[in-house]
Amino acid sequence: MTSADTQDTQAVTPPPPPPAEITYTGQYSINPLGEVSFRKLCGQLPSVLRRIARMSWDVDRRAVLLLLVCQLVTGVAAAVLLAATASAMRPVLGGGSVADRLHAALPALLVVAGASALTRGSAAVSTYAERRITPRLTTVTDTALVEAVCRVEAAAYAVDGFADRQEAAEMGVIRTHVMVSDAQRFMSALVKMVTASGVLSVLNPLMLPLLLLAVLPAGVGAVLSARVDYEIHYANVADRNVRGMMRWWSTTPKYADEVRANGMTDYLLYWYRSLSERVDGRTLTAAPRTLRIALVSSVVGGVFLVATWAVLAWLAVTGRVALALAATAVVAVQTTLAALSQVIINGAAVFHTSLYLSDMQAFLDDAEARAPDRGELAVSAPVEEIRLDEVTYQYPGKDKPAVDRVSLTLRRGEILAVVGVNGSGKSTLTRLITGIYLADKGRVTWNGSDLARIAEATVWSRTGLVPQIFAQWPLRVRENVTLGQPRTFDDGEVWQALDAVGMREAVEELSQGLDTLLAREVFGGAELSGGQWQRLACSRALYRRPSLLILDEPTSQMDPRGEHAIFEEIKAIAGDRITIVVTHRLENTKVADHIVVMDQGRITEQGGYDELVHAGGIFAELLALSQDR
Ligand SMILES: Nc1ncnc2c1ncn2[C@@H]1O[C@H](COP(=O)(O)OP(=O)(O)OP(=O)(O)O)[C@@H](O)[C@H]1O
Repeated sequence: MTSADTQDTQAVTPPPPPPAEITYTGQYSINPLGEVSFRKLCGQLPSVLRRIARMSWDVDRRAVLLLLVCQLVTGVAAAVLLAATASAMRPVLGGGSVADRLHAALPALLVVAGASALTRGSAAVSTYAERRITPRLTTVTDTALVEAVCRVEAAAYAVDGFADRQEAAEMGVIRTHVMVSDAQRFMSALVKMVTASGVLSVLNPLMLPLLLLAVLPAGVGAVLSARVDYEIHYANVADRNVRGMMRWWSTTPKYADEVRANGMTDYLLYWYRSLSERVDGRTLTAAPRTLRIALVSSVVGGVFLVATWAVLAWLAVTGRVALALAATAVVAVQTTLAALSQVIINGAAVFHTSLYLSDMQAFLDDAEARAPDRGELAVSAPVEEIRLDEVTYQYPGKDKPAVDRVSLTLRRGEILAVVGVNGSGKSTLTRLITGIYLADKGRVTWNGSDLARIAEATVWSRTGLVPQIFAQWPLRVRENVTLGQPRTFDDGEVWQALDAVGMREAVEELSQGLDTLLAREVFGGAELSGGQWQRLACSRALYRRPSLLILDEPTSQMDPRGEHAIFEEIKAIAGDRITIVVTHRLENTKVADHIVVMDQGRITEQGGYDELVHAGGIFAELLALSQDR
């Protein structure tokens, strides 16, 4: 190819498409902060603090009590400090020699030193107590989030915005790292501020309102900035969610071959960069807004602060306040000012946290509402019959059902094969039979009991499923077979399950046999081939000895030996259970007692293999196509 050819090719090649822009619709397009007033936001602080206290209380009561004692000590020490400063100032600024004046002030100065030491000591103990609470609080919230997601009805995953709200809730977990220390700093600054301002108003009632005016603009500014930050965060949630997923897909060794051999690296990096720039772009739009807020609040606050100092100077110069009191007032103003700033900074941080906590709580509540609530019935063993009566299921957002008025009876000892073109509803049907999804209309019964009324755990303890896309668990071989639910104390049954899929030799060759960690990314971990992973997925379904065994394309990656072994095993153990095989390899349906053919969610043909081969329907057509090479 000449360079001209290359240029030609480049000239006609379209540029890569940028990442899709995701826009929310419906209830999730509304920023919960959009309509909230500043006063209402400040009014939320007490309830947020109560919530943080409650969460901390559940984690470590003694540490919370310790924190409370420290707040009390901080308050008392601040009051003592100021009172002692005032009584030290009188002799220091009075008459006599320096030595005499210092001598007279010594007792008060010792109290000042003691109160300062107490303040420092209580700050150190507060930090200790906070560090006892925070890690456990983070673990508890993080685990609660993971558990909530694991426990929802699987159908929730298909609900629009579910994953994005989960992403938003993750931010709540991240904020738990700083939540207690922010709240603790806020409380201790508040206590200091109240005591110092109390002392100040005793010295001169005019000082306090002026001081408040000096700091209030900074408070308003901090809360408004937090609000802008959240607005940006809210606008970026969907993009950050997609970027997080894409990051994993681009960097996981699982897809490294596909990415490299198809020359996708540049595109993926371009994509990742574009999305990051879009997120940054939104974040940058906040910068001028927060700058304006900071400038205005600083200017207004500064003017009031100058006025405060001017009033103090005027009071001292005109003799309205004694010099010693004026000097104490300087210390009190400084203390109050520092405490007020801390109250505002940490108050804004607590408020900021509250936004993410609300997202987290809303998600946890939503997830709880989406957890199965099916009743207390248990499935009786053995499972003799599973029946589907006019079962219909439609995914959220889809305009037609994936499974449409399907009726079917499955009996113990039978093997059912389900075939049909892509998207005809086969996998959805298996989800309905196992109760992973509940039917929108019609009903699925196990031994006569409606799945909608049976406790799901009792159903799933009798189920073994090899899904089309199965997990390659980064666990040891043994756990990959038992899934952490060993049946016996020895490995006999594990080996039996591995033998059934012809995996004994491959496992024995691994450096640590059943103890080998199947995660190449981890030091000492091993990797299996695609077909070996699929054999392992089959072995774990067999290990469970389920009443209902479902194999969805179980041999798609296997060599003929593996495939033969699996189908021999299926036939051998079929007598004790109901077996369902979903497959596109129509030859494999010969093992089945009954075959159903699905098309657009409906069963369009059914019968035995020989019957369907000659029926002139979809089955015969698909079989003919599979043999036409
Ligand atoms: N999680 C989901 N959310 C929304 N729609 C889904 C979901 N899973 C499947 N569908 C839709 O439901 C229909 C049936 O899908 P299903 O996976 O049951 O088909 P299938 O017969 O198993 O297909 P295949 O042979 O390709 O595995 C399809 O239109 C598909 O797009």
